[in-house]
Amino acid sequence: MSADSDFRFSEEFEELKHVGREQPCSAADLPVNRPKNRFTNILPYDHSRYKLQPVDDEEGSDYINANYVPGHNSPREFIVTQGPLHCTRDDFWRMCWESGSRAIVMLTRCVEKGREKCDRYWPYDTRPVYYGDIAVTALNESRYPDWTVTELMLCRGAEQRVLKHFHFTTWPDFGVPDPPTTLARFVRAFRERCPPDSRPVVVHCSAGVGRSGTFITLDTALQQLANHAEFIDIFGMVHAMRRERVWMVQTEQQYICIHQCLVAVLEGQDMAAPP
Ligand SMILES: CCc1ccc(NS(=O)(=O)O)cc1
Repeated sequence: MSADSDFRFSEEFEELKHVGREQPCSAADLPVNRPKNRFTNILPYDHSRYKLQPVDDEEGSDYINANYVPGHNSPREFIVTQGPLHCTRDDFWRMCWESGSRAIVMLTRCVEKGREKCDRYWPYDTRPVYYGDIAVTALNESRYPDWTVTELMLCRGAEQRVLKHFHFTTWPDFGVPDPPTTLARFVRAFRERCPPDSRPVVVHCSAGVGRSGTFITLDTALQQLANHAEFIDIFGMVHAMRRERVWMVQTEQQYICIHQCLVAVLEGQDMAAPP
């Protein structure tokens, strides 16, 4: 695939260019919802969008820029969304609560190269913070060189839930982790703490397409590998994801990175001590 300056990778990635693009995004385009979109060109398809429980007859109250996306374990394993805006972070927490999500995977920093990529939507310390009617409290935090895991307690009325926050902190926007095996190690660390079950996982970066799609594809592929699949169809996975959300795995380098991670895992490089 990588021969002749990645010719086959380029050819295969190009075939994905138009997948899903004919599908409508009418809810996202409503005037009341336009301010809820971080990017005007990254809008959720109507057919797979996550719908919040409507609030009274408030127009647009069911809207958030998020889509269900398939994984290895179910057709709606992930809810993929943009990095919350300040004006949508209450909606974000409502989505996490109403969907019964048990984890959030965050693949961007809040600020990168001086630009805001995501609101700081969770508490800075252990004091509870209200987002709408949901109180979020950080119970404990584990920091590693390339990611941080935080246990969060969510309270809504008399009900309490614990949700894990996995924050990958060294993935440059539009780029790939360096070395790629860092991503494979993060996926392994995530799955060790979050084995598959019926509840969805919320995944976001800044736009919720490039880094999020790359993470999900690798997670899916590594589970197939662990189940001794004879053939791993990365093209097919990205094709299926792009039917649900636009530009999932945004760049050719991210597409190649997925393959590099798989080769590294097959060669046992992801288990070696980090450099
Ligand atoms: C131009 C909109 C846009 C911004 C950022 C990204 N990268 S990301 O999806 O990995 O956050 C993808 C698209």
